[in-house]
Amino acid sequence: MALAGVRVIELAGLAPAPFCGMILADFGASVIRVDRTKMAMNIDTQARGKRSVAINLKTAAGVSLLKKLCVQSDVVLEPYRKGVMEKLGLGPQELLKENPRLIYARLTGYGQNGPLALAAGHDINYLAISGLLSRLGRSTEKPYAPLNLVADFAGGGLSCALGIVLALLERTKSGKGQIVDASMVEGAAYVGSFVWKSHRIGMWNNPRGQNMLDSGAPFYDTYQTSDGKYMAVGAIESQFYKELLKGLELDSAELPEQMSFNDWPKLRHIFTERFASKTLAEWTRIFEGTDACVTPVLSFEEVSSHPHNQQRGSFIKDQSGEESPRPAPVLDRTPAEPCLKADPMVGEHTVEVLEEYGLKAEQIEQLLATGVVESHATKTKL
Ligand SMILES: CCCCCCCCCCCC[C@H](C)C(=O)SCCNC(=O)CCNC(=O)[C@H](O)C(C)(C)COP(=O)(O)OP(=O)(O)OC[C@H]1O[C@@H](n2cnc3c(N)ncnc32)[C@H](O)[C@@H]1OP(=O)(O)O
Repeated sequence: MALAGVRVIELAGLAPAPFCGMILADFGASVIRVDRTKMAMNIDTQARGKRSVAINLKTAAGVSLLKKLCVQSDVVLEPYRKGVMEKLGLGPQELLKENPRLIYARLTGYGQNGPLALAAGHDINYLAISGLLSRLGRSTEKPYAPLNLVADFAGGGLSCALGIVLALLERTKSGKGQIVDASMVEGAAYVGSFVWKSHRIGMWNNPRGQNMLDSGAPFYDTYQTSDGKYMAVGAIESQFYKELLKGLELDSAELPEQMSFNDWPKLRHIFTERFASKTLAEWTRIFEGTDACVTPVLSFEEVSSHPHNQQRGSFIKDQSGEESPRPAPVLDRTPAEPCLKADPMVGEHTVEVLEEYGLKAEQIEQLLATGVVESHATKTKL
């Protein structure tokens, strides 16, 4: 796999950093998640392919152990509020001094400087400060955050993974590591570059929810079917729009022009009535094989059995039967090979990892006995 041989220490976080670590693990990196000790439960749902060590960082021995793991690795991924790692004596200056090849990735909401750097926050706050939230939502409704996908995952976990991979690539030339300052505000804003840079072609001249791609246009929206399901319509270009009208059995001569903004409410009303006259299965059959850009809105339960997804194997099942998306994109020679085993329990690999990082059996026993680390072998899971 592309990242085989890359050693990553991921400090356990909430959602974006675990996703970043999972991407690295899916593509072959050895990812070790550092958990807290005495955890009642593990809420990391993005743990595929990782191993877990449990270390108490409120002890000097725990901190020096983590330091040992970090400086022997290629990447450290930390999701804490600015200053937390420095307080522990594990800031980038300290670690890079000991391992100048280290890539030190810091995934935060607001980045490492600026007046908000110390503030708590979540996806919706980062999205708000990026400007993007102001553009999301239907006309006359308040701004709407599309799950926590944009800041946490696209602008956060995924961008941070890109930063790490870029730093790894650069290291092959310079031999040097570097700090990756991944701010979810900036990551989200960057993902929104199209919105910024297409202002000048007039794509966003109208208020929220009244533009072509923000549910303003009747030819780029969802419509309810007679059985209460939904079809997605994305017929932007005139040749595809013609196909849409054909499928709906509408005569363009009797309709307003596609791009007549003032007529969009009227057109939407006509499309709404049409879509409400047939079931999802009927519309799917009508539009299948056409270029109308009309597709059924599938539920999570339906996606893996859709013939297209099925043929490409776009969704995978792990050994416990849990279904999830296959890692993307697909690399031709060195594709990701996602682990199908159950997610690691907190501390499941403590002993194995410490041995791998060169600790002797007596040292490990001492750390276990003093509660600096915890080990929960797989058999205790049963
Ligand atoms: C039934 C409901 C259950 C609920 C389950 C929840 C399910 C998950 C839901 C996911 C929701 C995702 C949401 C929408 C998100 O947006 S997640 C994104 C959150 N933001 C970030 O990640 C940005 C960067 N991080 C931060 O800003 C902050 O970490 C935070 C998220 C605001 C949390 O702040 P806070 O809890 O005060 O923690 P921090 O200041 O980071 O300090 C962490 C402290 O923990 C300590 N720590 C760490 N590891 C260990 C360890 N192994 N052992 C002992 N201690 C440990 C650190 O030393 C630090 O301690 P201290 O410096 O505070 O004394």
